[in-house]
Amino acid sequence: MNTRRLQWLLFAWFFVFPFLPLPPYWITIGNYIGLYAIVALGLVLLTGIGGLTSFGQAAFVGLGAYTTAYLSGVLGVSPWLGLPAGLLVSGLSAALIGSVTVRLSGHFLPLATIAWGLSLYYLFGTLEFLGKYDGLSGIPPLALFGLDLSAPEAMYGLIWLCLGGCLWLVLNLLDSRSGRAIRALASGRTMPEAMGVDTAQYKILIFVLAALMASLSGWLYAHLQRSVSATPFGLNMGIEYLFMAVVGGIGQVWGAILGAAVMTGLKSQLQDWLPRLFGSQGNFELVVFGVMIVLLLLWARQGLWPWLAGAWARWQPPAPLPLAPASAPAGYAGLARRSKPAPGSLLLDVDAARKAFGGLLAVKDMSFALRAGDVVGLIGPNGAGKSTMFNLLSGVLPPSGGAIRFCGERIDGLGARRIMELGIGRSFQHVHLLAQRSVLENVALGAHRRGHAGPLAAALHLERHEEARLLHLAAEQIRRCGLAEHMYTPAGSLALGQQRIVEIARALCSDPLLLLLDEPAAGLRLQEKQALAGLIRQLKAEGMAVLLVEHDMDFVMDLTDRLVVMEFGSKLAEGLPEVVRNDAAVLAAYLGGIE
Ligand SMILES: Nc1ncnc2c1ncn2[C@@H]1O[C@H](COP(=O)(O)OP(=O)(O)OP(=O)(O)O)[C@@H](O)[C@H]1O
Repeated sequence: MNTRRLQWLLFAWFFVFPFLPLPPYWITIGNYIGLYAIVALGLVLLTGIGGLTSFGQAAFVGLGAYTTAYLSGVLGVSPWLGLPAGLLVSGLSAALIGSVTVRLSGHFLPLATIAWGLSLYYLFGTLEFLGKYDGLSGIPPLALFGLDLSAPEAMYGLIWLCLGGCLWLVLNLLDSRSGRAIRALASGRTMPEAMGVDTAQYKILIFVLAALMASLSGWLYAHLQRSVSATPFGLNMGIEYLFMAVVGGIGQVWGAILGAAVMTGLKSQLQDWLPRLFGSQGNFELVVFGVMIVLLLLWARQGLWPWLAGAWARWQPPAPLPLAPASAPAGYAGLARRSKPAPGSLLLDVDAARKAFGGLLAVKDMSFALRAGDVVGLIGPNGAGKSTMFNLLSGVLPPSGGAIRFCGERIDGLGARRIMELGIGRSFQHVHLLAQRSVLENVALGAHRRGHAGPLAAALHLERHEEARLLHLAAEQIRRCGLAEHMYTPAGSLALGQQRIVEIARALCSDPLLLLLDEPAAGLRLQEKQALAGLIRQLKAEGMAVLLVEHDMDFVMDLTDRLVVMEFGSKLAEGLPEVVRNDAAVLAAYLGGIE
């Protein structure tokens, strides 16, 4: 059976639970597992997949809980209105906090989440109308079409339905154009921006989505407990939510349930047993959790879900997700393509470009040009400034001076996304791929700007036609680059040379006019180099221009129309490969030392 179907089948079993002759305590535990799993799921998306660590999620649970508690408990409004109101309050707060917080990177981001988590906690405990630290009570139970949902069994059904809905939305979202962009966030800014992904926008999106899920959990919690106070929304709980996501498997959607179940079950058992063992009351379970997390981080950093999934995969290997359509889907021909420039027309004009890093001039008044169909090699010794030149052309770095024009338009100072949109595709010297994802998904990321469906359409599975077209396009580029047999292989398990080819296929998905290849032949075997040279010749014949940095001189001399040689940031020579090869200055500075 398909792994995804099996997962849903197992999930459906949770709905049988309340009908079994179990003690009511089990239903209570089941309710809390469901509530926590909803928050942990948001953290899987935000922290595990998007790479943004948050300790402050409990505060958004509090926003959802307090909003509905105040509206329904104090103002007497319908509890069902408390849900959209809570989502609105949490969503707006998350958009506001997120727009400031997600700009931070490294350890500053988790520190900031601790800061606003604490602030909101103290706010709940200080505000008079929220009952200060005593909180609010008298929250009415939920009722649906006259059906009273106050019984724990009824709330269980609602909580797990909500969890199922969130899982469905998140899984759909992740299997889409937006999902690929979200997965790319964890690799830093450079690669996703070069693929046309607006990283700031997607970071705020997952921040808001995680807050909305936390808020939903808060709404359910308030109507289950019928009273709220600040304590369950403090930093302690924020850390526990993160533990749950880590224990389940931080990047694993289904791991959220596993983590919440293990932590909740363990906590209730430890709270029972440890005081008996030590003969006194206290929060001993937190000490055990602390030790457990350290051991987990030492020995099973990926959490429990991958371990379970691995065991299952040994029994039945999972079918790859997503799959490329077998034939061109309807409307595929309509995927926008650029109009091609006339052969030989001027594409790229670099005029006295420079880049200074403090006192170091890494690129010093470099000038050269590329025409449609040109294959030009940018060569030079280590540290000559070639990668910096690439970064200026692709918008990763802003130039300190000079002018760069592409198709007649000034592009110096434009961001990587805009430059990519104009038709410059690139690969990286140090491969930037999503190692755990299939080659198909990695390559499809390059087609990000050729799709338009937003995250809502993706979460609701309404963009399947566009998605099929993007995947078909990616599959075509993979076949074109000779990697068809690796279409569904995780990119990280390919040889380094093949990973470089995956990057080229990804760049081709954006339908570029100019391709910047940074050391594409490094790590390739002879046959693979010949295949790559064949591909570049084919691209040239199609009118694409290629600028490549490469240290393999046989490869470069065979393939290029012209060479530009850099040394200490400046242009040392430019001309036909056979002329440059014999240039005395080039021989002295570079080629003399190359085998
Ligand atoms: N972000 C940066 N900050 C400071 N200095 C930098 C930065 N990036 C590059 N440099 C410096 O600029 C110079 C040119 O580096 P660059 O990586 O462009 O050379 P390269 O020709 O690509 O070398 P290689 O062939 O080894 O990749 C080097 O002295 C390098 O240390």
